[in-house]
Amino acid sequence: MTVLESILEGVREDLAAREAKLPFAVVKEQAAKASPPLDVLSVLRGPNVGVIAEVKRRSPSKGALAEIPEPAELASAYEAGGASVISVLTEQRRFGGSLADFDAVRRAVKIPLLRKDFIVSPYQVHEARMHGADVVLLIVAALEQNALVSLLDRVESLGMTALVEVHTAEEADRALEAGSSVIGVNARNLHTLEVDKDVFGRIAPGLPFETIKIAESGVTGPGDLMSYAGAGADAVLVGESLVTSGDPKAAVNKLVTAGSHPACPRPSR
Ligand SMILES: O=P(O)(O)OC[C@@H](O)[C@@H](O)c1c[nH]c2ccccc12
Repeated sequence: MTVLESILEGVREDLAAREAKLPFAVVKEQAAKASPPLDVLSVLRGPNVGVIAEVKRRSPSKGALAEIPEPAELASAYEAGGASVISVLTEQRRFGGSLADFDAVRRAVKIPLLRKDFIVSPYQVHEARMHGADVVLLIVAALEQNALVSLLDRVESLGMTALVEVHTAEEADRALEAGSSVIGVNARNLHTLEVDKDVFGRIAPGLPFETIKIAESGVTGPGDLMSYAGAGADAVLVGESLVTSGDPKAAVNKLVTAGSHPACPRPSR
């Protein structure tokens, strides 16, 4: 079993437990009452290279990264540092996240929020909306094509935006085939957890001009942002280097400043 397969097994078990407690019909009803999703596309289409800052306690590759006693405080620091969007991991077993973290962050900030999880069922999409998500991650490697298509439609039918994650050119083709307008290229292979920062540069140039392109993982500072920008990134998604920085506001701001510097290559949409 690959890492991804074992993560998905745990996700399905936890999902079944939540569904047993809170029926899908109730989640749908609550989701319909939530305040409407924010327009993330126009945020990501801004003139500068944006920063999606992630609330991430641990990872399968490194174990514990940071304590994060107050996710709301961390998120407020990200917002104050100029992040465009905040990503909150809600997967519990491997990443130590939760919907409670998501709620705390939602109450603390006004900028768009991404629910970062392993979405395999429509239940999780409505659940994300019920908790105030604006963006939902869909991982191509975790989904059959028909499931990807129907989850993407579901996300959009609720007014949210799907960030569709790929790691290979074949997955990118599937993402486009499904109709994705925001594609994230993860430098990390979720089967082996190996990071290869050149993957973005190999895949992004083959994506349509108008597709919003996000470079995910392995960003340690402005240098990485600049090189992803040179390869066509509209935004970078950053977790580890921010949660371990000791000063998340300053760390985000350094990236944001680089992404708006005149010398930084601009998104070429
Ligand atoms: O901590 P990093 O290397 O900055 O990476 C952040 C983000 O890209 C990573 O957490 C991630 C990308 N895709 C995922 C899918 C599931 C869980 C986590 C992820």
